[in-house]
Amino acid sequence: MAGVKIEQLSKYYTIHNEQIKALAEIDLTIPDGSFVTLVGKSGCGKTTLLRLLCGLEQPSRGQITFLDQQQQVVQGKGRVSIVFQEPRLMPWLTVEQNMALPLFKEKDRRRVNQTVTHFLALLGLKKFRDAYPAQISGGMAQRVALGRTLCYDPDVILMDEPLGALDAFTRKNLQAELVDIFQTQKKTIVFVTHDVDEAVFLGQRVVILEGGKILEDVAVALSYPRNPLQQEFFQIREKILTVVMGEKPTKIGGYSQ
Ligand SMILES: Nc1ncnc2c1ncn2[C@@H]1O[C@H](COP(=O)(O)OP(=O)(O)OP(=O)(O)O)[C@@H](O)[C@H]1O
Repeated sequence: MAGVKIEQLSKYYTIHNEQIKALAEIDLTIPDGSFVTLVGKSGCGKTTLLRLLCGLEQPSRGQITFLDQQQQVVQGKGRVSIVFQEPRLMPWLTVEQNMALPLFKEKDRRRVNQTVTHFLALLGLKKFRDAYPAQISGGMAQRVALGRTLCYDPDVILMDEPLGALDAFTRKNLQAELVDIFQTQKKTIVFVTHDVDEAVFLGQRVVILEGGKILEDVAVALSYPRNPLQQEFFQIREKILTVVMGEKPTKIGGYSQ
């Protein structure tokens, strides 16, 4: 298990001699076993932050430290895994083989089989064990991608709009499954979404980014599973929308936000 401490993190890109500040001096602590969602307008730096967290990019400035449960620094990089918007499965491998990919170095094949079987059951994929990616639906494929990540058993799971390409019903089901997985697996999750409802449904905190900076860090003190029709849910959602849209607070449900 691990949490993440981000200090004064900046990432600059240069395009045609013009410097773009994708992230500017971000400070953020994500405790071990917590679920943080990141929202913000397109281009605000959400994906850049995930790419830095999983080491696909190097910071221009600042640092990222992984901390264990005792708040001690984890040497090197923590075990981090990322789930993208599209499942990125190997088309020539079955569902089972795709999920087992991160365990290719494991010599004990019985253990591999047990682990994969466990997550196939957890994600409702047992019947599709021997299917190829072309033979399953988009929602199932995204479950396989999540299963592959869970087989790797990372400390920190990063998710970059993993449900963005799915229809509304599949998306709702997978949101509920994610909450279950978070509660049972106790992973640290950082989840990027454009959907404020999804952010409030899932996250214990919703971090709002704008122009590479943190605009606000909103606590979602609601127990799981959450009901989007509940007044408190609605209030938090409206507060976030107000911050993202840069509008003055509106009167909602009879009282000001
Ligand atoms: N490899 C790159 N080279 C140059 N500029 C980049 C690169 N990656 C990102 N950027 C720039 O950094 C800024 C932040 O991009 P990023 O992809 O992190 O935004 P985002 O919030 O994830 O956007 P979206 O919601 O549209 O996916 C943007 O201005 C983008 O153009």
